[in-house]
Amino acid sequence: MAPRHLNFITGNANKLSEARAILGDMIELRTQNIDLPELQGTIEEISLDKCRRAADTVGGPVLVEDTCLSFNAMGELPGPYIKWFLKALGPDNLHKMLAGFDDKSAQAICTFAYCEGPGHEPIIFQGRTDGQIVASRGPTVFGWDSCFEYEGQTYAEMPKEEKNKISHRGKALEKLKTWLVEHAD
Ligand SMILES: O=P(O)(O)OP(=O)(O)OP(=O)(O)OC[C@H]1O[C@@H](n2cnc3c(O)ncnc32)[C@H](O)[C@@H]1O
Ligand SMILES: [Mg+2]
Repeated sequence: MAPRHLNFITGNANKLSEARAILGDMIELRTQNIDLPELQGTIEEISLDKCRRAADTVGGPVLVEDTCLSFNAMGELPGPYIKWFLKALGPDNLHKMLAGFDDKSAQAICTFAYCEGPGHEPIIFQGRTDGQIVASRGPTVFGWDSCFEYEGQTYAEMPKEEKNKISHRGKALEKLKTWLVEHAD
């Protein structure tokens, strides 16, 4: 049975506000800011482990999300480690990582995981959007938004509603919405 509200465990206020905008009235998103340790591994392993830890910490149902930015020229790195590269380089320098490569293509990948509670196996909802890594354009409000170009515009240059329609997060949450509808009582 689908839950009536979701407890989204995240320390990232921008993720939360996008997720609330995308889900709209469909379901209430509550939140707790718990800094969860993140495993090194495949994208799915990281989200599953993060979700199990969150459920154990909270002692109840949780939603978590992990975002990757994978550079195709670099065998999909930095991927789940983008947070630390962005922190070290800043949005103005991120594109320089690909200076020695012709291929500037990248994938933004968003993986939500929902777990009913401790001991339950989490379910995954993933969305991917293809784009290009470019020199920063637009406001540097959210992570690497100003470095990721989709069809001529960086995420940072797009109105929020436009980003949410085509974004990795929008696509992942469309799958979560379908699941909620299918499991409604
Ligand atoms: O507490 P959690 O949910 O883990 O939040 P976080 O900020 O640590 O997020 P991640 O571990 O998923 O790391 C992803 C990094 O990518 C950034 N990010 C996530 N979604 C993004 C988006 O849609 N646009 C731009 N940057 C994004 C985010 O700010 C982090 O630096
Ligand atoms: Mg994190």
